[in-house]
Amino acid sequence: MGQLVLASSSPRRQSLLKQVNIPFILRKQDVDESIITTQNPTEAVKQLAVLKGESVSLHDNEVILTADTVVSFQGSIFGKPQNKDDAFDMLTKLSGNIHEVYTGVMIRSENNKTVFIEKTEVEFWDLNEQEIMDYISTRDPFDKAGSYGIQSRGALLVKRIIGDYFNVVGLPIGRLVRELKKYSIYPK
Ligand SMILES: Cc1cn([C@H]2C[C@H](O)[C@@H](COP(=O)(O)OP(=O)(O)OP(=O)(O)O)O2)c(=O)[nH]c1=O
Repeated sequence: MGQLVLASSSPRRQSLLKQVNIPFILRKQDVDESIITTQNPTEAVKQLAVLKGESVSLHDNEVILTADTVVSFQGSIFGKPQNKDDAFDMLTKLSGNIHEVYTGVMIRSENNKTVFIEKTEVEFWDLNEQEIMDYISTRDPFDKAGSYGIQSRGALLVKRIIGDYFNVVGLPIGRLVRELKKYSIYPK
């Protein structure tokens, strides 16, 4: 059985693997995400997952896992907000509308490579200025694509979703575990 290496600093990705009892170790990865210029969300998350995956060293018997999540709304990609104004702008645009969350995943071993994406549609309630300001003041938006966390206080913004909830949180865990079986990695 291979050793799974999660090359991610996202606490959500770590806790999703723990939730389903997949053993893993962590390795640091720090790519400059701004070098991706495509506005196509499928391409962007694939390229970023691959960039992250190829930036870490791979030792014997290891399987590297990396991922990238973005929000896509009317042809624009929303990553993490730079500041309060940026978060306010994103949340105002998402208010009352449907957007898509894309996560790209890369799995890599010495002899094999898998890249896939998963898409989830999310509809937001109509939000007034005060609600958006109150949410920003919790600081929940700042380390998250699209400026919200569906798994935390951002749950209050969400009216409906179509697709995998866990994909929005940062890893489409059901599909991922199916893919990991091809690398002889299984839940304990
Ligand atoms: C939309 C949404 C995103 N997110 C998070 C998931 C990702 O951690 C983050 C998007 O940033 P990413 O660049 O995908 O990931 P990261 O920088 O946190 O971690 P790393 O690159 O080291 O793997 O947004 C939520 O936690 N909840 C949500 O509802």
